[in-house]
Amino acid sequence: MSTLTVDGLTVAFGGIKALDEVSFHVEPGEVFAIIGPNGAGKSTIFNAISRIYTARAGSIRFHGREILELPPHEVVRLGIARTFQNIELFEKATVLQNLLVGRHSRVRRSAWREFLFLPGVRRGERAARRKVEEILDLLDMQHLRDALVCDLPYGARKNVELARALCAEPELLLLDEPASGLNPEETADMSFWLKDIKEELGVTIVMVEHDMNLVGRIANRVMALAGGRVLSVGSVEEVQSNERVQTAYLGAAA
Ligand SMILES: Nc1ncnc2c1ncn2[C@@H]1O[C@H](COP(=O)(O)OP(=O)(O)OP(=O)(O)O)[C@@H](O)[C@H]1O
Repeated sequence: MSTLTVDGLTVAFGGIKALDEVSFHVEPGEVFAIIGPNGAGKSTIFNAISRIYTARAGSIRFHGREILELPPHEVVRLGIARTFQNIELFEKATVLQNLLVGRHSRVRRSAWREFLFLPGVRRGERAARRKVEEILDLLDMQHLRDALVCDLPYGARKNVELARALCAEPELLLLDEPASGLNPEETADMSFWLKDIKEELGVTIVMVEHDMNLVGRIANRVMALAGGRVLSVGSVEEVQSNERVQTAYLGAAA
């Protein structure tokens, strides 16, 4: 069964359709990239999956389960985590504190159990710490653990956001422009982290990305969108050589 199945997804703002009957599927363990000119509807797909935007029609199934019926926090608990185009972190908190928040977003909590600090709560705290340490090691971030996020350069903050999403132990990770604002060296590092996340943690990745270098390095399949519609789905080469895709990009550049 596919990890994610999007079928006939339509999202509209007033009379304007940001997504118009978009359908695609993402298979377990793949990196699926979504590309397209500005305003194509890429982030709207993520916002519909995260239940920030309401779909006018269609369905989004995660392992066959309809998620359009769920509130946003339930989507995270199912195992879907995301990063944002504009980094969203607690700026005045340390890296470690931000990662622990990411971890807690996944866990179902009971105020009474926590107040009484029952054994299950203690076990949960230990597991949270272990997971956070594992992610700090994986992304080579141990030296940043006590740094305040507001003191970090942009590239490091992007890594913290990625790490925070991973602390929720997602099965599916939605990355909104992981390479935007990064220099070529940082982009190369990002492609290595993403490969590790896929191969070592077995996380399935859907990423919106403009940097075709990064897409070419790590994506198994690519979907091109324009004007809220799917133009092409296939390998990087297939999509790049598709005439409709080329016309859409030329039109956007004109
Ligand atoms: N909250 C909103 N209210 C009104 N219109 C919106 C809203 N969010 C998105 N849109 C519109 O939906 C369309 C798709 O926007 P979206 O942000 O998904 O595009 P995108 O492909 O992610 O673009 P970019 O590459 O510039 O981030 C655009 O026309 C945008 O103006």
